[in-house]
Amino acid sequence: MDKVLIRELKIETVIGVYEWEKVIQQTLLVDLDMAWDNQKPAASDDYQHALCYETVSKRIIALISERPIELIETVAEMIANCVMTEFNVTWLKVKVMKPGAVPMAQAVGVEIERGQA
Ligand SMILES: Nc1nc2c(c(=O)[nH]1)N=C([C@H](O)[C@@H](O)CO)CN2
Repeated sequence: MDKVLIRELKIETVIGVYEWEKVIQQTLLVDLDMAWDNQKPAASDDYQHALCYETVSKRIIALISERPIELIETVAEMIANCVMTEFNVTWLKVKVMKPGAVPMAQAVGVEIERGQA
């Protein structure tokens, strides 16, 4: 299966369940694997046929920064819904990491897969 990938997309946003987290910005790192037929854009060398990782990245940052969110599970689900409906992606894997949330761990996070390949 062909994919378009985004790695360690950095999002600064209000995220967390505790009161002290609702008044600060924290960093999330997002990895995204999106099923996409890359043969068509490659054969034509035509951007119109490509899934633009830059457009997707900017949309995700705008979406997740627009309001406070408590759970990183919610972030993952919002990204999946947005990318599948707005960019016609039929399968994706989303990983959301929250570095620094648990001092003893480098990062903690969640991963979801949605759709059919
Ligand atoms: N499964 C989850 N567990 C926890 C989350 C979360 O979003 N998903 N969030 C927190 C707190 O916000 C934490 O990050 C503060 O350090 C705790 N557990």
